[in-house]
Amino acid sequence: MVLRTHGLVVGHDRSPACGPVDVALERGDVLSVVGDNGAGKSTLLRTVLGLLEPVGGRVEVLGRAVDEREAWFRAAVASVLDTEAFIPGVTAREHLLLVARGHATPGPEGVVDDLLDRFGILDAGSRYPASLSSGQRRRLLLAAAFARPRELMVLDEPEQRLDGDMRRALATMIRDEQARGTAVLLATHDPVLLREVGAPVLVVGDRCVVVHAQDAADRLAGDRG
Ligand SMILES: Nc1ncnc2c1ncn2[C@@H]1O[C@H](COP(=O)(O)OP(=O)(O)OP(=O)(O)O)[C@@H](O)[C@H]1O
Repeated sequence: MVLRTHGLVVGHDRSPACGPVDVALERGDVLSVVGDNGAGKSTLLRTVLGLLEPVGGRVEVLGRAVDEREAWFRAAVASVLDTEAFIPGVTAREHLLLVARGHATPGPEGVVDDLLDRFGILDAGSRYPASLSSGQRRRLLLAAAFARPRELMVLDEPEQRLDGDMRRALATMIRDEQARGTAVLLATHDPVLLREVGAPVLVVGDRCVVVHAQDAADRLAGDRG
């Protein structure tokens, strides 16, 4: 089992935002997470990543208690949250190479060039992140998560600032992750991403329930329209 939560209640300052949630992801399982603004999606993902203490219950990754300071956890878990952290004075390509080499990714040069291409930022490779558009920086941040080994991928609203084509390409990449055996936890507001990923959807709110991707996508599309 890659990710398991047991009666997990998440929140801030011991005040619950959502839960209890019981999640069980095996290799190749994807679970999308939706909910209104403030429902607790990011709080849930941050708790799974060990960045927040659970208010109740517990989280296990690969059968062990989560500790984001430990090497095994860092080696197994790739995440993209809403924070950007780029090393100053390092180009986009160098940033990806540092990530790949830091995680001992085999053939780092080829992996990085392929990722720059797949994320449509080949031309941006020689530029500094600060000089890129916000969407290009988002693509770079996502590419970094794919530049390293991973057994669990945690993505918090990865669609932010991406155009339609890139969102669809990202859905394909998530399905490819599934095929290669990565477990993926994906919080999103995007009905297209939900539909194209096609995974079960955990709706967080007063009560947490799992629904079909199509139903969740229809509901999100309805909210927008
Ligand atoms: N740093 C924080 N300190 C205290 N409370 C917080 C903090 N961050 C978020 N919250 C609260 O926790 C609850 C859940 O917030 P969270 O960010 O997890 O929601 P979300 O579902 O990700 O929302 P959104 O769709 O807007 O991104 C909200 O009531 C929010 O106000």
